[in-house]
Amino acid sequence: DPFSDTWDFSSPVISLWINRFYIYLGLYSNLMNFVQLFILKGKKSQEKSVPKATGDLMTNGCISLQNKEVFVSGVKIFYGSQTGTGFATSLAEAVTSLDLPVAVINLKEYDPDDQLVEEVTSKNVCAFVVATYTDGQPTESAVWFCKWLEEASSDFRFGKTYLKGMRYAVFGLGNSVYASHFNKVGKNVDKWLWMLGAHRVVARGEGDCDVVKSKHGSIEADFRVWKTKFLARLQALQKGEKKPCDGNCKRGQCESSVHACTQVEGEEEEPSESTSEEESGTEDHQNLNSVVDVEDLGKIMNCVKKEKREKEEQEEKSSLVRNTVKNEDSERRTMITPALREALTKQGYQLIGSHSGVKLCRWTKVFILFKCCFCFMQLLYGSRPGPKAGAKLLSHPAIPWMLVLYHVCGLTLLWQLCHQEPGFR
Ligand SMILES: Cc1cc2nc3c(=O)[nH]c(=O)nc-3n(C[C@H](O)[C@H](O)[C@H](O)COP(=O)(O)O)c2cc1C
Repeated sequence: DPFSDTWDFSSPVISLWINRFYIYLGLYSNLMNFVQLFILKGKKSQEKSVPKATGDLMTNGCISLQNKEVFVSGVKIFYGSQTGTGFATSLAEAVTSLDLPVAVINLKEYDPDDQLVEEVTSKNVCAFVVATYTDGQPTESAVWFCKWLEEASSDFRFGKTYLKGMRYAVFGLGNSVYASHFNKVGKNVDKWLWMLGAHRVVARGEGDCDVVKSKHGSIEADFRVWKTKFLARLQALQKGEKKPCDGNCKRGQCESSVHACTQVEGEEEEPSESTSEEESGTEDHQNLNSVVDVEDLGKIMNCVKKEKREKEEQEEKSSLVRNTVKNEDSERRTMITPALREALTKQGYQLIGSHSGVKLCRWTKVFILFKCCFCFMQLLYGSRPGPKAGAKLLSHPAIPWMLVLYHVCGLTLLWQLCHQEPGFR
């Protein structure tokens, strides 16, 4: 029989049966790989979706409210402080009294590169409580956040609408004794967020440690006043009110704050508190992309020009100090800024020149892993096992060890992917 040589089914079947233990072992290990993978992925996505899930239930924690539109799903309080979380915690307690979920986040543990853009759609309100230190620098914990924000705000790739939809408020901690750098970090964070298109829901608060000059007598009093305004605004936002101003205010009063690129709490007239917060009504400069009242164009342009002038002045100063001889290379606009370079390298990208980065996609890695598994199985069991080859190969004493080694390698790779590969999270 010409087929008996090549298609003797009994022999491979018997050898498979004899070596069934290894087959079970292989299948079991692969099954475990899958189970581990899905458990880990499930855990991660659950962690990420917690704020969203609570967001659906929030207002008073009742499921029946799910159909009701939620205007504020929660408040995130970010702090960059050296001496503690006092103000942030106090704000959190006050927000909790409004039945809103609140998260207090140390800026040290926050990566704006990955996470900030989530706030565009999250319906959260983000409050920033940031201190200023020597020469107008942020605390060590907020250095990366500020650096990232500064670069992003002037990076053409992010654009003026990168954070459009995000709602924020800033309270700066400082001391007016340091006149030239008073509350500089708060001012900058406020400005950079605004430049990226985020909506300021309430005017920036300036806490002043100098009891003589402090507007309300102490930094604590400054904070209390700002907190009250913030909470009032939050309540209005919760109700879905976009513009607390009833429309009877003088035209121009509202607008002045609406379009302000930086606005400090005390700058508005007392009765126009509503107007100060009007910008939450949300027509900031980002609306340049939509419909802009021609009357407002002048103000917007002034603001943009002011920003540009300030930046140019800053750049001029720093370049004078650094070097008088201009380096041609530094003048060239690099696509990968230092902050971006750091972030991309952290994420495992291989950078090419000053313009690109490449990374093996996680699915390719998983595919390679399973392809290896498939090839190995083919090698072991044969895709069309001949009468003797399969049995001979399978009965080799090294086979069980190879199998164990293979699965250990597979599991190690999987573990690496899940724990060390940032993109896999
Ligand atoms: C060494 C030092 C330098 C400071 N430099 C500034 C400054 O340049 N501008 C400013 O507004 N405040 C400055 N401050 C005041 C702090 O911002 C202020 O004390 C603030 O409350 C600190 O907040 P924290 O204790 O939460 O970190 C400085 C304080 C210290 C101790």
